[in-house]
Amino acid sequence: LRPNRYAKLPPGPPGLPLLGNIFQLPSNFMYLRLHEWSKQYGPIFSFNVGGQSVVVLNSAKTAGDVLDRLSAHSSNRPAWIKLNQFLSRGKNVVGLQQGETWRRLRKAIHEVLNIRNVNGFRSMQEEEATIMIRGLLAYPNVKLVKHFHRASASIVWRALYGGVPLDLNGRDPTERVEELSAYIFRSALPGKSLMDMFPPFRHLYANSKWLRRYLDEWHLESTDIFEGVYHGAKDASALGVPCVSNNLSRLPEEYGISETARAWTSGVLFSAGQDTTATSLRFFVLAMLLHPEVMRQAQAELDAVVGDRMPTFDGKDRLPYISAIVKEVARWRPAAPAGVPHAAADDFEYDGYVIPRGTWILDNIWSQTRDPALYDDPEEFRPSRFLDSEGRIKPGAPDSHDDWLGFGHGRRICPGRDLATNSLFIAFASLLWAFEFRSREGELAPHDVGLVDNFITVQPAPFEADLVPRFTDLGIRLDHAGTHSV
Ligand code: HEM
Repeated sequence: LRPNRYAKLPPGPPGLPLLGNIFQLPSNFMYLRLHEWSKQYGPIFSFNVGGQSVVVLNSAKTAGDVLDRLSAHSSNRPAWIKLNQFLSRGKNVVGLQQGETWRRLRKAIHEVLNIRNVNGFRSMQEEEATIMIRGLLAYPNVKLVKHFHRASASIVWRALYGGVPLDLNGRDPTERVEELSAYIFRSALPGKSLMDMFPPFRHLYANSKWLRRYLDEWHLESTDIFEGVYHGAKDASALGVPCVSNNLSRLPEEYGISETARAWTSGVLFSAGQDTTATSLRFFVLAMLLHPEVMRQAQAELDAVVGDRMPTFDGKDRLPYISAIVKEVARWRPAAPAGVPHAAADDFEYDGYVIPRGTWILDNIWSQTRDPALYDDPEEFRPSRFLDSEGRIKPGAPDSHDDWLGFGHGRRICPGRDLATNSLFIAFASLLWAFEFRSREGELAPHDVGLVDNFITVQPAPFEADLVPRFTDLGIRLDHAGTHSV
């Protein structure tokens, strides 16, 4: 980044010459330090990592101003040399710089995952919820995280590639993709990649096969997996809608987007979509263990609306409390608490500041979802905050994105958000309908469950709970919901 003598960045924590605030950034859970700083420096501040300026947006209002209303200036991604040049070699839609290729890929993704079209995936999501409940019933000794992993991976997988449900006990083709994506997530955060901070390292890596052997292997293995599944994608027309891979394959040749880049796009969508959805499922169970009164109220709503039949999307409008739980899980424990970094596309002004091109812009979702202007007692898990006096979902406050701040902002806003919120709605409704959640004897108390930092996502460490069937004939009732195997 060239020094910009006109830059006038918002004030923030003082740092060292040249190195800036690098030693003040913890190696894990960066969002907690950002939150502390936001209390001291207010709704917008900046810090510096080895010469790289980073602006942080801590309130729904500043995020709305900068990332939504000034989105033409704030929707780029950081240069991310390690991620873009060495690991993905320019084929990662999350890391692509704003430009024609990124726009075309986003459009092709949006055509499949837009709010109207994702309704075509609803019957598949209902089927996946039934498979999850059946699996929990049949295999109580398989870890909860594995059941959640299967369900979220299978939904995203089928929306991207078509095909049949993933098997709980079979070979899991998604596990390796996740291991590979954990590595790339790390390099997307400030201060985590040496070659991004110190240019001489780039030249060293570029010129030494030996130094970059892991990065090269990472790229080749990812490409191999992504191409394999992309070319094997089944037409999801059985679901009534094409899957994302089919739509990508229809992009006109003259766009110059190679087959490998198309395969990479689906692969990257998988890694962006699976982990986030599974994380929200884990936080949901924790919330239910911590707040049995919420679980009981939700079950009373389900009993009144769907009774002894498995919930479906048809009842969604009559299940506002379940919808409020989905919103509250996404607010209380956002799966990606510091968002995904944006970057300034050019020099621009905001509120008397001048933010130069290339500045990283962090969408501090954690602080925004604790913004007292929007949410009183923000640490409390209270789904009723989203309901009016008649028990209906209230319109969201200004700049709250209808109370979905967890999906980011502006032109980079999560393209999978409607698929994800539908997955969470039907999964939460089905789990609450089928089971009473109880802390397991000898397990950690729910408030003692630790956190795991996956660098973009932060999730609860694996924990166990007893899921006690609410109906003695649950298995038979599931049969009425369809004939699904685990
Ligand atoms: C609970 C589930 C999910 C959460 C909390 C979540 C959250 C986010 C967030 C915070 C961002 C960054 C937005 C920004 O830069 O402003 C993002 C981006 C993205 N998400 Fe999601 N996401 C979820 C599910 C999904 C799913 C299911 C998919 C795909 C099937 C997906 C695909 C993507 C992609 C491709 C991007 C990058 C967009 C771009 O750079 O243009 N996400 N997501």
